[in-house]
Parts: sequence; C-alpha cells; structure tokens
Amino acid sequence: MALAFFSFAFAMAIVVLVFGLSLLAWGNQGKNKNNLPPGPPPLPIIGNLHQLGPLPHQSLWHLSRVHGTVMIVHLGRVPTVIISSKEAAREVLMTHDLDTCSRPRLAGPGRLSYNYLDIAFAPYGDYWREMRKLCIMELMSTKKVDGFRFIREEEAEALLQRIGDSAVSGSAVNLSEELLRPSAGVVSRVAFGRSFRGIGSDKGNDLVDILHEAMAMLGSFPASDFFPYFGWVIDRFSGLHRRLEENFHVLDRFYEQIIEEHLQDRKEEQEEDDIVDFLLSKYKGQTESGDGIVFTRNHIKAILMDIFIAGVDTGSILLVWTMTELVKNPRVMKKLQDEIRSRIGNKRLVTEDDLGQLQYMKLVLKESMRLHPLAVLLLPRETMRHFKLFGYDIPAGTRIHVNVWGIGRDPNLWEDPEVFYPERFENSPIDYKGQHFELLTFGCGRRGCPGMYMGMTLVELVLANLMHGFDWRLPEGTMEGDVDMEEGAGISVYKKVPLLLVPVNPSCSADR
Ligand code: HEM
Repeated sequence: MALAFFSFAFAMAIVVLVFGLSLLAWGNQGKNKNNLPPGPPPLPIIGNLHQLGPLPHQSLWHLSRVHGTVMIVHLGRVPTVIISSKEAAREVLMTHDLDTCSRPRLAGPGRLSYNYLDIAFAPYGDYWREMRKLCIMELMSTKKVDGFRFIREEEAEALLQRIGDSAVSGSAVNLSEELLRPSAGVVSRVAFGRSFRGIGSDKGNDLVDILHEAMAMLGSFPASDFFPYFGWVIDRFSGLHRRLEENFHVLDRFYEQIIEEHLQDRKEEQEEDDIVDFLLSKYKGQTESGDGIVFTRNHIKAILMDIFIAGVDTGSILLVWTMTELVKNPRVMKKLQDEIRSRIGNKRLVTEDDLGQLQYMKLVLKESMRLHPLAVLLLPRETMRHFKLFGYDIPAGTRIHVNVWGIGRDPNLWEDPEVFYPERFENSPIDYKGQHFELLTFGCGRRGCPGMYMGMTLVELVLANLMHGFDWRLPEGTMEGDVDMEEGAGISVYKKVPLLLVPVNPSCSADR
C-alpha cells in the first residue's frame, strides 16, 4: 500500500515538474526579441498541434490564408515556419538554399534511416554530399537511367499483359496495387540486381501496406519530435512507437536479405553490376572511406531505404492520382488517348522513343502534379544559420516546410484551382524541374530530388501504355462523381481508397 502511494506521488511529482518546466520554457519564448513571422496564437505546451488535423498540409494551408504565406506555428515546443507562396518558396529554396538545406532530427526518419545514415534525412555535410554524389553516379544519372531502358520496357510490357488478362475476363484491376509493380520491378532489378523477394510475402504484409506504412512513419508527427523530454512516453501509449519498430524490422529483414545475397554472389565471383555491389566493393573490409567516414552495414541499409522507399512508391502514387483524375474527367482522358493513338498507331507497345511526341500527356502530368504533389510539405528543412525572410527573422535551427500542396491550389496563381484542366499549361513555361516555384513536385536546390529523371521516365512510359492499350471504365454502378479522393497521410500523400478500374480492349469499346 505504502509502495503504491509512493509510486503515485513520484509519478505526480514528475508530471508537475514537466508541466512547470514546459510553462517556464514557454514563458521564455515570448521574450524573444526577434521579429518572427506571424502565426496562430499557440497554447501552452502543445502550441498549435491541436490545429493540425489528420492532414496537416490542408490545415496549414487554411491557417496560412489567415496568418500569411510566411507563418510560424509551434508544434509543441518546436517553432516551425510554413511557406505557402511561390515568392517565399523561391526565397527559401533558391536565395537562402544554403542557409536552409539541413534536415531536422525526427523520430520516424531517424529510426528508418539508421540514425540519419541515408541521403534524404542526413544533415547537410560531407557524408550527405558524398552519398548523394555516389547514388547519382551509380543509379540516377541520365546515362545510367538511359542504360536501363530495356528493363523499364520489359516491366511495362508485363504490366500490359496482366491488365490484358483482366480486360479479357472483364474484371476490375486494383491499380493502387498493380501500378506499384513496374516501379518495384525497375528499382529492384536496377538497384538490387534482382526481382523483389522476401518483402510483401510475410503473412499479412503486402508490399503496398509496407510502403504506405513506411511513408506514414516518415511523415508522422510523433510526440517525441515536439516534446523532447517526455514525448516518447506518449508515443509508447499511443502505439506509434510499436508501429515504427514493426515497420523498421520488416524493412531491416529485407535489406539484410539483399546484402546477404550480394555477399554470396561475390563469394561465387559473380559480376558486380548494381549499387549494392558498388557499396560493398567500395567499403567492404575498410573501416573508413576516403573522407574519414566509418562505413558500416547500417550505412548500406540506410541508402537502400532511400532507394527503395523514394524509388518505388512515388511513381506509382503519381500514376494512381493521374488515372483517378482521368477517369473523373473523361474529356481529358479521350483527348489524351486520341493524341497517343494517333501518334503511335497500332504498335503493340509505346516505347521511350515515342514519348517526345506526346505533348498533351506532359500537360496532363503537370496538372496531376499540381493537384497531387506527393511530398505535399516537401521534406522538412532546418536552418543552419539566422537569416531574414521578407523582413522577418528566421533563427538558426528553425524547422521549415514548404506547402507545395497549398501553392498548387493558390487562387492567386491558378484560375479555378480545384478544376483538373491540363490546358492551363499550354504555352506556359511552367515546369516541374525546380525552376518554377508554382510547381515544386521534386523540390529544388541542393536538397531537390535526384531521382526525378529516373522516376518520370517510368511514369511517362507506363501512363502512355495504359492510355494506348486500353479504355478504362469505372466498376458497374459507380459514377465519376463517386470516385473517392480522400488522401492518405504520410511523407507522400497517396490515394487512401484503392483505385479500381475495369480495362477494356479498345477494339471492344462501344466508343470507337
Ligand atoms: C515521381 C517520382 C518522385 C517524386 C515526385 C519525388 C519527389 C521528391 C521530393 C519532393 C523530394 C524532397 C525535395 C526537397 O525537400 O526539396 C525528394 C527527395 C529525394 N528523392 Fe525523390 N521523388 C521521386 C522519385 C525518386 C526516385 C526514383 C529516387 C531514387 C531512386 C528518388 C530519390 C530521392 C532522394 C535520395 C531524395 C533526397 C535528396 C536529398 O535530401 O538530398 N526520388 N524526392
């Protein structure tokens, strides 16, 4: 009894102490002499967390309409600047790129990247620079990507084959699942030298779920990110910690298997031909790389995490959103099919040589990326030094998010922003390659996406073939207006309800 009382008293003392310290720290925040950006008034301890909602990019966009396009919110104890206009995005990502190009230390990315040993979440510095250069040279350069063209075309052909079978049987295809396969196939064959095995095969663990869970964990807002001293307790109670650990272990087993298979091949003196071989050959047996970086098995696994997660899910999410918009907008789908079919004719497969002729398809993809930019808040940046932004002080160590989703729907930039209308890009120089701050699907500057060419080449090839090879219908009894547009939260925002469509061979279609 006495023991129980002392445990209770001890727990209460800790709660009071934490509460008191938080209030004290909160009070000190207000005494800051800096001219900080405006923002919604924060509550003690939780700051503005209560205003975020399940889809933070949407809540932050609505808040920015009231408080301004350079706005500060307090996520627990962490001041975070939200950028919601193309002008402010240009300042942060271009003018102040060097001031803002580090990454904050966050629980989800930290765990899945083996303590920031990857590229995407590594803080700015020599290690990040060397790894990024290495991955571009070995995997993502135009030359490398062009060299793997036959793999993309084989994967696209296999996809058409599978969809063709469904067209014959008249059954619906789950495109959210099916469109993952070409990117999974390309990434696994190009980067890992083999088709996927060992992931998605565990009972109850399918590849889509594992990837979406990883995206959710990378984009999650765990309490430990906002309450440094006691947040981990909340994460344990909420179950977030357990989810993160489970996801980490599924992925870890997969990377281990890839590494083991490569080590085995090396023993058997098989040819070195992919990035895993390259990482193993460069570092195996050494303790330090040329730049004095101690390289371990975890370093290799962290790089595999980036390639796997960034390389597989992104392209398929973009394709799913694009197919969703097309089926909701039959006029656009018909115009796109007419373009592709008139240019390509009766060829069985659209090849990469054909893609240059498909100008309307490029407009469709830009429009899809405007409304569904995947990494809706980009990856978080952290300022390395103090700088001024439109007269406001942005102190060193501030977290920054660029709300690309909001910029894509800004009525000051786009007429009827909610309408899917690819023609808005006709005769417009706006492109997604990082020079136009209205369309930042791949970010920009030092931390911009190095896999853009690799990702988009496959996306274009697959979309062109889907449109050339088939007409698409909604399942019986579903109308265009019924198509669910709900977003699933994560570092990349995906279509929450899987997209089911029925493929029809064009020769059987009543429209033709
Ligand atoms: C349609 C496909 C893709 C989209 C929309 C996309 C989007 C993005 C975005 C928005 C960022 C963050 C940029 C920033 O914070 O400024 C990023 C970073 C990154 N992406 Fe991609 N990506 C795609 C494909 C790929 C592919 C295929 C790979 C490699 C296999 C890849 C590897 C990376 C890496 C390593 C980073 C981190 C860069 C750094 O922090 O230095 N991405 N991507």
